[in-house]
Amino acid sequence: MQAAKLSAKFTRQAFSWRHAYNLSMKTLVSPSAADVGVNSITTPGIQREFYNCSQQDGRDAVLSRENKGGLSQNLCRIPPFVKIVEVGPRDGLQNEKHIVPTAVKVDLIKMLVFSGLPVVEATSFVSPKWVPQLADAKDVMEGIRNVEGARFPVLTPNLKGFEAAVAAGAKEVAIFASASESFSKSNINCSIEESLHRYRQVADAARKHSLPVRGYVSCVVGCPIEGMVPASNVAYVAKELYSMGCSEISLGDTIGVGTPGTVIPMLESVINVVPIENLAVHFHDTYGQALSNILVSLQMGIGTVDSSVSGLGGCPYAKGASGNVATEDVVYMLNGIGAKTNVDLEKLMLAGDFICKHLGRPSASKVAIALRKVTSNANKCTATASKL
Ligand SMILES: CC(C)(COP(=O)([O-])OP(=O)([O-])OC[C@H]1O[C@@H](n2cnc3c(N)ncnc32)[C@H](O)[C@@H]1OP(=O)([O-])[O-])[C@@H](O)C(=O)NCCC(=O)NCCSC(=O)C[C@@](C)(O)CC(=O)[O-]
Repeated sequence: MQAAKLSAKFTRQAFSWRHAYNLSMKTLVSPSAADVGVNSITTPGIQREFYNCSQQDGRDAVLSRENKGGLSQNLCRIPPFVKIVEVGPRDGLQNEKHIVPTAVKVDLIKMLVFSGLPVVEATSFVSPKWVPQLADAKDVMEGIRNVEGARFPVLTPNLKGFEAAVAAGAKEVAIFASASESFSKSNINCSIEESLHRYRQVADAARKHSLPVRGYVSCVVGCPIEGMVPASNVAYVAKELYSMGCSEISLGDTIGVGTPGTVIPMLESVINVVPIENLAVHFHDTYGQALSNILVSLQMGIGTVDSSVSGLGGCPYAKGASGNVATEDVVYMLNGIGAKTNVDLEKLMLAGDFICKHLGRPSASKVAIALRKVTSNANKCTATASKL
């Protein structure tokens, strides 16, 4: 009798955990948005319906019918599909002290692709003396040669790197300039103008091979050496990269010091010289500002966001800078505001678990930590209940 009462109590408790779990996982994706591929874990949020609203730049956007005039106005410019560029295997790992085996990098990339990420920056063809962690770039490319379903850009700092990347099978490259003179010197050992000269050569070579080129501008709001970086410097470098043929320009807050107060004027300045559809944002989360900065960028109409699984990362030439914003956190927020990504959060979290286990440290993703707690509590209750 006593046992039966206890069993009923635990079953009720397990039910309420599961209930809480289900509630917290409740999807907000409306039937009209279901064709994006339903995520097995989604973000709690308001039920919304999607339709286009006309915008100055003519792009589609989402609008919440029932919240028209309120919340909807704030979401109106957010593109209905946000492309996530996963930079974990490159930006995330480049600063790791202990060399991560090539096989682990390759498995990580495969798991990231499996989660639905459309672009995974795979590695860098830089000097192994400068970045020893990525000295196995050629082997990583070999390991993912037959992987389909995503694009795999690689960083190339000069023609030597470009040629090595092409020989290794790269179909897309990225060049990386800086808006800060001092950072340019410490990161790639040359001035901004010298770097632009080198990158023009890379862009010309890429054009001959019909390969798309992504351009990075780092230190877009602050530099670890110079402090504040003027928005006009960022606009200048972004425009140069765009005019040499970069199809996408990613604006990097390398040390994660930006807030919407500095990011908005910087973006306004760049949008004046580069079309918004060619821009991406790349925020490190050193001061916990990345998600707010991403949200304001989306509200301005930017549709491409860089992030790193489990918030891995940091630049070897920007001491103290922490990792990129965690991809899990970005996906959770985008699910919450009804923007499509095609990324399955649960599969993404498995990739995060995999690399964190290998690195021997916990995830820096708040979402991954929270969701793992919820599932482990639910599992504990279910296990206890089933024993009774
Ligand atoms: C640019 C260089 C190469 C100049 O480095 P350097 O020493 O000035 O170059 P060098 O031309 O004098 O060559 C020196 C040696 O490097 C070799 N070398 C030269 N080029 C290559 C190459 N491509 N691949 C392999 N080896 C290369 C070259 O062959 C030579 O070898 P040695 O004769 O001494 O044996 C170097 O400074 C470098 O590799 N820097 C890369 C640093 C890096 O990867 N930093 C992290 C990138 S993250 C970032 O920039 C920010 C971003 C993108 O994530 C966005 C954000 O967060 O904001």
